[in-house]
Amino acid sequence: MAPTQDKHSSQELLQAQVDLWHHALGFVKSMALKCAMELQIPNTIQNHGGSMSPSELATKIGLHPSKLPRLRRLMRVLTMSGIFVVHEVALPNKEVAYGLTPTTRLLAIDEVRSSLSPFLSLLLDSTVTAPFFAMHSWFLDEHSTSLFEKAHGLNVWEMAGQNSTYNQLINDAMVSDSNFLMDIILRECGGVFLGIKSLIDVAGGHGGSARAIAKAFPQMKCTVLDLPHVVEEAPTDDHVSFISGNMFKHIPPADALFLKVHPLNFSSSLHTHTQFTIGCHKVCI
Ligand SMILES: C[S@@+](CC[C@H](N)C(=O)[O-])C[C@H]1O[C@@H](n2cnc3c(N)ncnc32)[C@H](O)[C@@H]1O
Repeated sequence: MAPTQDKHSSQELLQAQVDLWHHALGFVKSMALKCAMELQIPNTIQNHGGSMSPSELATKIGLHPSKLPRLRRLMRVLTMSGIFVVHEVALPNKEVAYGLTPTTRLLAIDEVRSSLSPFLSLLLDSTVTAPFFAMHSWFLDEHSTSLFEKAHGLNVWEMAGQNSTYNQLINDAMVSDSNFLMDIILRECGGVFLGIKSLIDVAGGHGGSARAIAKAFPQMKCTVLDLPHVVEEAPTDDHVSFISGNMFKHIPPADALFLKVHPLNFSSSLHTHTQFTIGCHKVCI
């Protein structure tokens, strides 16, 4: 027989209620992070030497003094989640000081490493978050493909093709992710590129990855293949060439294909994979 509510102590029931609240309010963490990025908090703390009191921060980001208690609450959410850290320094007015963590350093603009904030801006954009409000109806609709398409009536790439602001948001996000990851990939397993004379970065966006490979291997001919609306907006580059096309229809011949994708972005349908595999077989000569 299933256990009844009576079998649980009051303590257990109250803990269960807290767990439900934590779960239901989980979105506050991601929205607090979005807000901190939009208020430029990571950059502001970094430019101030890596540590700032709430009132210094409020002044620097242009908040009205009445918002100071709310700023403290925002920062409490973010310090509890490990996004920022609190330095218990004895400032004259007994204020704490906020500092960056390895996580927030990835969001601040750095001379050495590129910031991941364009990628986070895409993840936290309403085009990505809003479809989750209708997840139940996606489950109930046996014909719907992706959650994104169910909500917007278009897939991600069709939407980027129709909306230039969204196109820019995606392309900037991908470049920031590639700049970050390629640094690590080339350091950890750059050897896999040795001896390759020509490479196509398939669905390579604005060429963040191809640029990094071309810089590390200047003898290699690096080409990016992507959809026309992406290639049209790509910045020109002396070391990387761009071709517009559909990877499911034709991929030009090359020694190697490079494909870096995100699980969010491509449909996992068998049709998609089959089409791409056929394309690859035609290229690998
Ligand atoms: C997740 S992004 C990855 C971009 C790049 N590889 C990177 O990691 O920075 C996926 C890319 O696939 C491109 N794409 C989608 N469908 C495509 C197709 N049928 N042919 C060529 N490119 C396509 C999109 O325009 C987008 O630039």
